[in-house]
Amino acid sequence: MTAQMQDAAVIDGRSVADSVVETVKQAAEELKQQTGVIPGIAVVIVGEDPASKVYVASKGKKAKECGFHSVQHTLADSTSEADLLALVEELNDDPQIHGILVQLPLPGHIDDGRVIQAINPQKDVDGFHVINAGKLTTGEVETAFVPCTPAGSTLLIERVRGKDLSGLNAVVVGRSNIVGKPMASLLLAANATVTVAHSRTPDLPAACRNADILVAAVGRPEMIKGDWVKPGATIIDVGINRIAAPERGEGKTRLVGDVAYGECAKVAGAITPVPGGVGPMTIAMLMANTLVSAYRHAGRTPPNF
Ligand SMILES: Nc1nc(=O)c2c([nH]1)NC[C@@H]1CN(c3ccc(C(=O)N[C@@H](CCC(=O)O)C(=O)O)cc3)C=[N+]21
Repeated sequence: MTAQMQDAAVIDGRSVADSVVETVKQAAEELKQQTGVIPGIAVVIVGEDPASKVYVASKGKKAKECGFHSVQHTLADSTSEADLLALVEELNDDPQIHGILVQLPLPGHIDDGRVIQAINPQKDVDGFHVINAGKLTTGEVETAFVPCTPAGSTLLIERVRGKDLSGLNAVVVGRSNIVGKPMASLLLAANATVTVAHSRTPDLPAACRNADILVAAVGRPEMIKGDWVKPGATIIDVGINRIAAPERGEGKTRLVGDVAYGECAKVAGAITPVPGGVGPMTIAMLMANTLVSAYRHAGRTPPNF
């Protein structure tokens, strides 16, 4: 008789996110009691992309839950870059606002980079400003903001593997400034041996098979297959792709990750689901970064996450 392989443990991002939000909520209350400072976040959305509107609404809801001051600026698709930059300046100068998030992507006539670099790095809770990106790669994280998705993914990896990843191979598939590159920096800081693979990597399946920790952030539905996975690996699926689901009825859709979940779960040791994995952690870490910003502003030491 052959031993039946056990399916991977499911990493419950919603529950870890809830515990982060609980810490944020309590720390926000404490800060308010001690200093009168209420953490404030501004979310800016340009245009009418329906998926973006859903994310922005859930950020606003979570901020309220944390007891934050939360404002949303919804600008028309036709807004000029100059007008958006003027709004960013206004938010940079607003003492009630500790975190600014400009939802990406922006309409084609606006340069994302210019807008991001206009945000005061001390309010850049997305961690996308070059100052924050530079501090992360040089290990100066005490005064930086780490991008929310990689920061949240790191907390999930810690739950499974602990904080010290010495001796483990980590493979990050995807090299974006928002996820792949900062994720690689965080894994390196945790002593993993890190490979960043991408669309030009010659034998991507072989590269993935080396991974004790596999982070998929490519934005291609179910691209990572079961036979790319090292037995026992920890899989973090950053992808959130909406695909057609005719089996649910005409015109229906469902969310899938960058990982072919069913087949990979048969091989992996632990895996994040989509939805309910990295997505909720991203929002929780946005709250954590905003809290940290408010603590720094008040000259207090923020809690650790
Ligand atoms: N400046 C900027 N910062 C961002 O952080 C940012 C952005 N722009 N643009 C868009 C992406 C996307 N994003 C998500 C966050 C949470 C979920 C999330 O919570 N997803 C749920 C499911 C949501 C659903 O059902 O659609 C889950 O995975 O369980 C998804 C996507 C943040 N983004």
